[in-house]
Amino acid sequence: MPSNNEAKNGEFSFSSSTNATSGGAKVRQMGLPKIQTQKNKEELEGDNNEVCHDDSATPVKAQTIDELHSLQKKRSQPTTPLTATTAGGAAFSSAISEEERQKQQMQSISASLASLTRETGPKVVRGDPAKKAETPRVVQPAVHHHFTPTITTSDSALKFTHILYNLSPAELYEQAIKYEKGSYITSSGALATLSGAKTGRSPKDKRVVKDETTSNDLWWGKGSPNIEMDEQTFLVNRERAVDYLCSLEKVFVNDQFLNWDPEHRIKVRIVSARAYHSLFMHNMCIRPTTEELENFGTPDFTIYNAGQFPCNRYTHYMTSSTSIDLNLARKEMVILGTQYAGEMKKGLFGLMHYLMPKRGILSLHSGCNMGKDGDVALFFGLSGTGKTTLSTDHNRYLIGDDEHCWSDNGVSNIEGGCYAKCIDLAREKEPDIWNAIKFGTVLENIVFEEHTREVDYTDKSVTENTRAAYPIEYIPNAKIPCVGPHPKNVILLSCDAFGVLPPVSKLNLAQTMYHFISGYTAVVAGTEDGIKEPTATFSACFGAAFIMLHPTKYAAMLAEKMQKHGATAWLVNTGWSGGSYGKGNRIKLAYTRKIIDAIHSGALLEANYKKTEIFGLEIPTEVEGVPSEILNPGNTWTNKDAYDETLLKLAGLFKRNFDVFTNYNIGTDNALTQEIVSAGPNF
Ligand SMILES: Nc1ncnc2c1ncn2[C@@H]1O[C@H](COP(=O)(O)OP(=O)(O)O)[C@@H](O)[C@H]1O
Ligand SMILES: C=C(OP(=O)(O)O)C(=O)O
Ligand SMILES: [Ca+2]
Ligand SMILES: [Mn+2]
Repeated sequence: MPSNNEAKNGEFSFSSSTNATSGGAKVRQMGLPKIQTQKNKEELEGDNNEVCHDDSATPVKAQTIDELHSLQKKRSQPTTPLTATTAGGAAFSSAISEEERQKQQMQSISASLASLTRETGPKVVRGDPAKKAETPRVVQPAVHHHFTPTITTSDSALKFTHILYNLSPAELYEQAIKYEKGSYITSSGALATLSGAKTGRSPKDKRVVKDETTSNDLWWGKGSPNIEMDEQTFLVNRERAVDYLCSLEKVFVNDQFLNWDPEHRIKVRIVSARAYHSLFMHNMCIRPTTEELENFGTPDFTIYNAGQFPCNRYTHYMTSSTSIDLNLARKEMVILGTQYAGEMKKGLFGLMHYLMPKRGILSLHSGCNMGKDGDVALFFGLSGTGKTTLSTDHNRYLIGDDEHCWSDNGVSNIEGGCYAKCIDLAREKEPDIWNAIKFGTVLENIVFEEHTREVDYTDKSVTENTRAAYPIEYIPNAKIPCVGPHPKNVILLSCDAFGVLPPVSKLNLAQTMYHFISGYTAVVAGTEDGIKEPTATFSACFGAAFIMLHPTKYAAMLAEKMQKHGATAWLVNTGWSGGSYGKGNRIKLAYTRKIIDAIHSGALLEANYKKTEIFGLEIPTEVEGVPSEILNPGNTWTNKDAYDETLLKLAGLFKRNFDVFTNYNIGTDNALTQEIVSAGPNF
């Protein structure tokens, strides 16, 4: 059907449009229709499908291109009034101007970046150095030492360091894409990044400053994750990191919080060189509101992430070019020689494992969710055992996937985001995680199709440890604020690649402590050819890499809290069934979810139980939605002798591992210690 215009003037013709760039007069000569710039009233009302006009909108309010571009961005407004009528907040006794507040903020950052051997912090200036149009307002560095220098003694003091302070995800995307090789936008909108040579944590490169306080407080020696360094060496590495960061044109600074429990909130500052690191921490820590940021004041703890720069192996205590150094007295952490972002997240977790128990609060390497009726479950487990996957449950509120506190008030998440494994991620199996991988999410070390930017989650070319870091509110049923009442169920996850632990068993308190202290999991080391044998890992408190005190301290607190609040514990094997790795298969995620459902609903408390040999575990005879024959692992092996042999082998590994703990008392009660030791395998 012809348009009204065509019907009315009948002048439309393809052949006459040959000289499209000609002026109006010539066009008219050639018989083209007059361009109508104004429609009459009837046309406006009766007509919805005419040929398009390019001048239907009012013209832009700009005389030049620059002016037009200047209209694009609106300046962010501070939330607190600039005038003297209201106090700015707790940090300041009287009201200050916005300008003064920003100056104080930059001075605080300059002080954070101060060299300890030279007189002052660097000259800092807020904003992107690429934006030359904006005249920088340089903040004079804060003076730390008792003398005021009259001459500049180093070249580094002559240059500016631009501070990119708490940028938004969109700004960080732009920074990453412009300046960081390996940054791409994937088809779902997530930011693909590469973490460099290190694609996982480096626990052997962790160092903790041993001083008068920490030598008594912390767990040192065999089995401990805390490898000592002295104060002087820490300062050497700190200087190396600070000098590296200040040598750059710009650094990213994030001021954020840890712990959703307002009484025990910790203020952290993260100084880093990469937009990737800044966005990762933006997602993983708790994001302050504009008002909270204005009143942030001095951080309780600072991370210096100079991960692109190595440590110096001639430095005392250094055994590689990577060093992750914690100084509890200075409230600082230094990262050299690794860009793996998980190092920052788990470094802060270590800090919380020190600070919280001092306040009588138990820090937990666990996921946590809550049912509609307010029943809370904890999911303990080592990496890859299912904390993130199983705490992300469409029928429950997510409190957090990895790090929590259990205080007298209940549970609280330490973080503001989740860090999910992506290998073999499938939309059907894990829809909530799949959908969280969108704009704002950091996708580490994944592989994507060059043209479509579709991620291939099965591809392990870079690493098997591919990851997504997203803010917790990307999960639709996240519980915000991320706090909940005392846990009803405590689930210990173990991925048993030997295939001999039952899919689920109910634990008494002594068994709970035994398995909590053991912290067993067994996975297959890699995917390289030839590796068929699973290796057992025992990691005290299901997170030995992060604990700061002796494991029995945490275990005693867990026992006390579980008893006081009547929580029930369960051991859930998310690993193999029907044989070890290579022979059997991994237990279907759908079955594990059914088991977890039965724990949450209380149905499993009502089930009939049988006791297993050797480990003495209580296993249910039936779980709704799970084939009964798999509940007793012995049934699933075709070769019974092989099963018995493997079971004994694992029991032996448990026994050997527990030996080091038998000399410690758990709590004040030796009776409990004895009970715990005998709650292990008997053979
Ligand atoms: N039966 C199962 N239970 C839990 N996870 C499973 C199961 N089978 C396979 N998986 C996979 O194992 C991985 C568990 O990883 P994740 O939940 O990130 O562990 P964590 O958070 O404890 O490090 C996920 O990739 C998940 O899809
Ligand atoms: C971030 C980590 O934790 P998890 O694997 O437990 O999610 C890690 O171990 O590097
Ligand atoms: Ca028309
Ligand atoms: Mn996890």
